[in-house]
Amino acid sequence: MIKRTLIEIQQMIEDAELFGPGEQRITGVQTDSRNIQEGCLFIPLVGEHFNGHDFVAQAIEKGASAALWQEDQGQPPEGIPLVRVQDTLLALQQLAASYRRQHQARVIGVTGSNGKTTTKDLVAAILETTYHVHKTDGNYNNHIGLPLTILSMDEKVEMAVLEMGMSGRGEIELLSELAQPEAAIITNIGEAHLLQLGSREEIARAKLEILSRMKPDGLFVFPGDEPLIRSLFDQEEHAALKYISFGESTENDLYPISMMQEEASTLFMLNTHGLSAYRIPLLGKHNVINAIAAIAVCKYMGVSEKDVVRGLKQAKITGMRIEKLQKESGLTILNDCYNASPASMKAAIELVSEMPGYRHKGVVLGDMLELGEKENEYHREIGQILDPKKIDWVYTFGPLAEYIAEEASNRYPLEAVQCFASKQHLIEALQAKADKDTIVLVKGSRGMKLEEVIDGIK
Ligand SMILES: CC(=O)N[C@H]1[C@@H](OP(=O)(O)OP(=O)(O)OC[C@H]2O[C@@H](n3ccc(=O)[nH]c3=O)[C@H](O)[C@@H]2O)O[C@H](CO)[C@@H](O)[C@@H]1O[C@H](C)C(=O)N[C@@H](C)C(=O)N[C@H](CCC(=O)N[C@@H](CCC[C@@H](N)C(=O)O)C(=O)O)C(=O)O
Ligand SMILES: Nc1ncnc2c1ncn2[C@@H]1O[C@H](COP(=O)(O)OP(=O)(O)OP(=O)(O)O)[C@@H](O)[C@H]1O
Ligand SMILES: C[C@@H](N)C(=O)N[C@H](C)C(=O)O
Repeated sequence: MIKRTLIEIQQMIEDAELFGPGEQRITGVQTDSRNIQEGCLFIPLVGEHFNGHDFVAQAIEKGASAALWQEDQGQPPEGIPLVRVQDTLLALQQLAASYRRQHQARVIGVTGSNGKTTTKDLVAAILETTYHVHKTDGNYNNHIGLPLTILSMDEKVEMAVLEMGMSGRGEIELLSELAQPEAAIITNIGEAHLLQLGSREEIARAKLEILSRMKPDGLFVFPGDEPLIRSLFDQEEHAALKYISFGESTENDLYPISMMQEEASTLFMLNTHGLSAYRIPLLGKHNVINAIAAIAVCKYMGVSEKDVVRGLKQAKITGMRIEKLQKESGLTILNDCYNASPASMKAAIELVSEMPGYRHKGVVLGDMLELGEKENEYHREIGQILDPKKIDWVYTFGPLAEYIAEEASNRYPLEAVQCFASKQHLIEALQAKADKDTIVLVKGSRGMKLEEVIDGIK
């Protein structure tokens, strides 16, 4: 993490004024007074529910060495080493941008509608076989999370894998400006955040912003089966870039030539890497495609074939992404409830539909949020792909998911499709189905918090 004196911090932020001993040493930054590390710089942010400035004194009492203070926030507490700034969020971002430029790490940016976190974890796992790696913690991928991730990077880090999220135009450009990636991955163009972007084309344009502040002769790894990327990617503007396409079709530079689903992992081979067989501790064809993007970047970064195989095999993936759980009742749960949009919902349903070894299969599907005016249609489309020959019963949670149920009811027996508005009732219904021969997929948008249902099942 960042280690500087207070005067150095002041010099890294535009129009900042120092009040206190310039030689005061700072180790790391923190924006939450409830989680202070000794010697850190507390950065108070004005948020939706709290104003961080109300907690500056508390942060110092808990061990912070100094704090930033936003100039429009009245008088700061007396006797506290401070750097006064125009805007603390902007200051956080400027500090991160400056620290990144002073740092020798090579940066890989990962964006896309689905698979950012998973792909980030896979890239990091491969690179860790060879380099000192720093990566985004969980899903810290926005205008606050990414700068915090950069500032938590140790001086010795050689490779930084940074997840870049967005729900509006210009957001990825900002993150790319801060991160200045040498390599960039766009995982896919789905429908996530259609509400704010309005169309998949606009989503693609937003993701392509990652190229705007890249190293000019860096590497761009993109989904070759997505026509929007090929049509919107201006090769003249990025003439020095190297790029690799990946995906399922043989039109890509990299594609799988074989895939085998195992109990809790997937084995696959690639078209260009000889006889190497890769194993990922993940299920689903979509995760093989994510892994192929990760392989492309890591080979570019000089990781040997042997270490690519080893890194993938030992990857540790952030939870709630097709995470397989066993309950004491014997029930198997595919916990895919971190988030959901049509592309990820379809991928998960395809996976559980084809999963061997279970006599009974069910799905618990929650609302998919932020999809805009066609949200009902997108939920109906999910109901239309549910096949009673492959999935025995369908439970839904939330008002939008009722459209899934409505469509499924056209092909399912009456009692096989149920809508729930209460998590407790849903837990009870699932408990009644729980046995060792049953697997159930649980998936919904982050706002549905379906992990509360999973946690309620014995
Ligand atoms: C600012 C912040 O970090 N807030 C977090 C806080 O929220 P809460 O409502 O409790 O507080 P406020 O924001 O009002 O508080 C302001 C500050 O005051 C601090 N504070 C508060 C109380 C106190 O006693 N002491 C204090 O010091 C407080 O810490 C604030 O700094 O807590 C919530 C619960 O833990 C957090 O969820 C909330 O975090 C916000 C949402 C955030 O943006 N966090 C980032 C670090 C982050 O990266 N979060 C990711 C999710 C990112 C995400 O949604 N990505 C999108 C794509 C990008 C969309 C973009 N447009 C956007 O808006 O994000 C995606 O689809 O992936 C994560 O947590 O996973
Ligand atoms: N390439 C893909 N295509 C479709 N769905 C995918 C793909 N990769 C992952 N998913 C699914 O998308 C969901 C989110 O995965 P992950 O968290 O890795 O993506 P993310 O882009 O970080 O998501 P978010 O934007 O919500 O943070 C999971 O259900 C996962 O199974
Ligand atoms: C966390 C936010 N960026 C997000 O992914 N929203 C989803 C759609 C949700 O709120 O569930």
